[in-house]
Amino acid sequence: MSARVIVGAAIVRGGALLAQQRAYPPDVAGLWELPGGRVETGETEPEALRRECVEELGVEVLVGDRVGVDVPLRANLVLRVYAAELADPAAEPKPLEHKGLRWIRPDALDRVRWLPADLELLPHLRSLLAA
Ligand SMILES: Nc1nc2c([nH]c(=O)n2[C@H]2C[C@H](O)[C@@H](COP(=O)(O)OP(=O)(O)OP(=O)(O)O)O2)c(=O)[nH]1
Repeated sequence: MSARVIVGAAIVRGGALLAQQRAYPPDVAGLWELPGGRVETGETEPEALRRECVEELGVEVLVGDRVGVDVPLRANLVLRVYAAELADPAAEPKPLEHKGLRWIRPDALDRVRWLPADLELLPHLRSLLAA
């Protein structure tokens, strides 16, 4: 059976990456992740990312290429990240389901308290910001 996918959006604007801070559950509250979530039945991965970004951030995104490799989360579940940008660069994402948001510049990527799976993607996220 192929693994189920959590999609994450690496949204870049002006050389910075958008991250959001989890509010729950308690063991990961306060840690940072990329916008995204589960791919629902019948959705493509880009469709799932566009839906999640509207739900979580209140903005439309344009989904681009894959970033890095699949990161195993637990049995039959992987994190798969895609590059993205705001459809309207002037739009202001809002933390509708999270504690907070921040735009992270490359020199601060290492100082963020990321979820463990996201730490494995940092070299790829750094390359994306440098592109
Ligand atoms: N969206 C997102 N999820 C991530 C990242 N890194 C990471 O380990 N995850 C994990 C956290 C969760 O276990 C899972 C996301 O699934 P989800 O969005 O359906 O779950 P959730 O706990 O946020 O919400 P829910 O099940 O209550 O709807 O993937 C990331 O960068 N972005």
